[in-house]
Amino acid sequence: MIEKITVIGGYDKFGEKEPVERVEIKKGEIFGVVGPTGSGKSSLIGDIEQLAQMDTFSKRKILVNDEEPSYEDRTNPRKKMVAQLSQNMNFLADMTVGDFLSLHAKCRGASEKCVDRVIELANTLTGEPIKKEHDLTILSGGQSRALMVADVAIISDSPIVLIDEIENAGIRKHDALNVLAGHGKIVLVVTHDPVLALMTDKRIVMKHGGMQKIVTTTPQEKRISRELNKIDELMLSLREKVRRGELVEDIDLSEIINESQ
Ligand SMILES: Nc1ncnc2c1ncn2[C@@H]1O[C@H](COP(=O)(O)OP(=O)(O)OP(=O)(O)O)[C@@H](O)[C@H]1O
Repeated sequence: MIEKITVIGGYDKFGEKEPVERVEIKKGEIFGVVGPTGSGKSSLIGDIEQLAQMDTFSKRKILVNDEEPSYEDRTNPRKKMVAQLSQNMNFLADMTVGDFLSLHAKCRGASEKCVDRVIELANTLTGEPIKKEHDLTILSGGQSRALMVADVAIISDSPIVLIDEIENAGIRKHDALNVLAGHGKIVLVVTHDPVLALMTDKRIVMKHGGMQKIVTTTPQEKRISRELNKIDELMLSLREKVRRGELVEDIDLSEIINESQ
């Protein structure tokens, strides 16, 4: 059972020791990874994905429950501690959603009953309905991402989930993160999106390839995140209307606009 992971700091792009020497992330916690383009966000996520042991260019070391993971833990795909979701992931298999999920459940030793639960959960995360008999290859970006999140939450029991920018995916981001963290997972999300960044517990700020500082999300920020999420939900529903060819006339944005001025 993974209770926590620890990232022991290494060196930034200039070979300087990174300012943050140690980060602990516990089960059920959500951490953000923020910073400008090229600041090393994906590399940090990559170090965690590989459970690096001072063997990547950053020389970071990842501990699991305060211990170095064994070679077996790092290399055996059946032990898969880490699941990763990213923007440019897509399903390549030519099969239906239902067949894919039952196959995956079988591989993971999970019950067939999971299939309906995964589809049900995925449907709460996207406005475009996903059906068992849909072909995987016709799913939209939003549907694919929703299905991956639900699959990771229910079937893949990887205790560590790394998410690399899901912002443009057209899913309920707030709900997606809650779904993952709620299943007692350790979640790290790389994001430029304030809705996501402000709903995390803490965020690691990256600069020049190093972990610069850790910011703890304030209650005020969490409130702002919930409000931003309402705007996000509105955008999602408008997106659906536009998609269906409907007119978007019966909506009054003046309240939101006036409030924010
Ligand atoms: N600690 C480090 N030491 C040496 N090189 C590094 C380090 N961290 C990152 N880099 C290098 O810097 C470049 C940018 O890093 P990375 O892609 O992780 O940034 P990013 O913040 O994810 O960027 P983007 O927002 O564009 O995705 C990469 O080529 C990476 O190999």
